[in-house]
Amino acid sequence: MTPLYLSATLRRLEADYAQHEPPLIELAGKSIAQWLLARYRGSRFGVLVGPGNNGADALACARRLREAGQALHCLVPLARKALSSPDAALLALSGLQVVDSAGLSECDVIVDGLFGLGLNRRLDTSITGLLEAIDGFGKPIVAIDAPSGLDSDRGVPSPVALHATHTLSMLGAKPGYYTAAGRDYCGEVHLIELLPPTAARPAADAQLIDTQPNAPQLHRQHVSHKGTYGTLAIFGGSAGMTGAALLAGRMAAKSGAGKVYLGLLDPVLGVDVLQPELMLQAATDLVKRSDLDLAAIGPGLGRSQAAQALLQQLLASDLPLLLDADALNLLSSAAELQQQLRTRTAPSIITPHPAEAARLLGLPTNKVQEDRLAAARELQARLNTAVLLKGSGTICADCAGISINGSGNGALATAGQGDILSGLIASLWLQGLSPIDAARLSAFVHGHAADDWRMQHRNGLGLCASELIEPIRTLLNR
Ligand SMILES: NC(=O)C1=CN([C@@H]2O[C@H](COP(=O)(O)OP(=O)(O)OC[C@H]3O[C@@H](n4cnc5c(N)ncnc54)[C@H](OP(=O)(O)O)[C@@H]3O)[C@@H](O)[C@H]2O)[C@@H](O)CC1
Ligand SMILES: [K+]
Repeated sequence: MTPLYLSATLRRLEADYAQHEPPLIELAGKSIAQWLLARYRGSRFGVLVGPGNNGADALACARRLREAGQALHCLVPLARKALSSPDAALLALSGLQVVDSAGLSECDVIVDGLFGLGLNRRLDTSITGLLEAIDGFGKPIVAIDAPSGLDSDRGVPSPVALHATHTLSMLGAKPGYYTAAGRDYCGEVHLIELLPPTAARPAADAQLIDTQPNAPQLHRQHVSHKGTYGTLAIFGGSAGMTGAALLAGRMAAKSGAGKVYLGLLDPVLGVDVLQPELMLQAATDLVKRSDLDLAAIGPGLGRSQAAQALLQQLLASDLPLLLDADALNLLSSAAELQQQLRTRTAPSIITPHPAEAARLLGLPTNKVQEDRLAAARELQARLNTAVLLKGSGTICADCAGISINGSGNGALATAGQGDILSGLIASLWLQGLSPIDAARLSAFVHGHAADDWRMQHRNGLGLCASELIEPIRTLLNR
């Protein structure tokens, strides 16, 4: 796990070290220059210098690059408010200050020090045009602290941002690198600490799940039997959507759930011939069983009256409950179901994608995507439940805090992925993880399996959810 900090928190940290010697900006400039020299020594560097301290980092770096004998051009598109004398002397060197972007297009590497944490409003067209032109050069772009134009708290461009090849993060990693559009803009992220590891730091605002979380509960003892690992009921599978329930059930069986029942709303199948371990029943029969340990409702559920009645029954039960897909859509259209969820005593988790989250919050989907952390936090508080908000940079939230999943890629944007994720979370929760730990581990291994697959499939086309079930099992058993 890597701590993530919002800009307001980093500002407090900066203020605490305002008197640090050498100044943090000098340390930043030195570290950035060292990083650039290690990778691009001998290149012509085009340095974009912004009006604030992101620009100050860029100038401190430019001085170091020049001292190291590197060819250099600077572009200063907005007046700098404060210019230290060494910076002024640097910019006064003949040929250094390039007035338009044409000079920059001749450079081999663009160093982006235009805006970092201090971006505080939408960019106007003079700047958006410049950023688009620079993106169009097709040169490597190394962003200082954040690709200019990207909101580093939320991961949204405002309204455009540079597409960096590398982002060098100063002081601490930011949530916006890893969620919403952040992954598409930041390229490879490198953390430059600036402060010694022993330096006092504020509490993190979120955590990045960048390694597979430990789950000692999943290690099997000799003295155990299938009952030790719980009985799971997955409800869904309306007419035409049996496959969703099968995917969830197969994933649950292949990730260690003791016994898995599928409660189908349209019981067209008596057996899953490819996964005969699953026990298929009519949903109305399964919900009456008294030996269930945990229920998941949603995969292929539909929004019929029968589905609604089933949801109501499960919400009223004392079973731990995972709600996904149409269970969430039913929930969003009935205040009394929301009240039932809020006041349950048994634990629950909801796993919406952004459109489902938006329906639950009564917002357009783009508003959820504009601040995914806030949306997850709001859902958690309003509905008194753990939350996994899907999408690029899946967010896991419970009352103890927020984490962002660092694995996964666009190949996961296919039907059925949500169903296997539901089956996986339910299965790991059933086996003793807390709901939020089950969500974190599930999101990570699901994304990791897709990342492994992507190494062999460059464009990421055609990944079917069912193909990930076995690789996920392998990752869980590593
Ligand atoms: N302080 C330290 O110790 C350390 C600082 N560090 C570095 O400092 C960076 C933060 O510096 P920062 O706070 O000066 O913000 P920055 O990103 O340069 O931008 C502010 C400027 O941009 C302007 N501006 C904003 N939006 C705009 C828009 N849409 N269109 C046009 N202009 C706009 C804004 O204008 P204003 O709102 O004042 O009119 C202001 O002039 C941080 O990311 C890291 O790189 C680290 O190395 C650690 C040590
Ligand atoms: K920048």
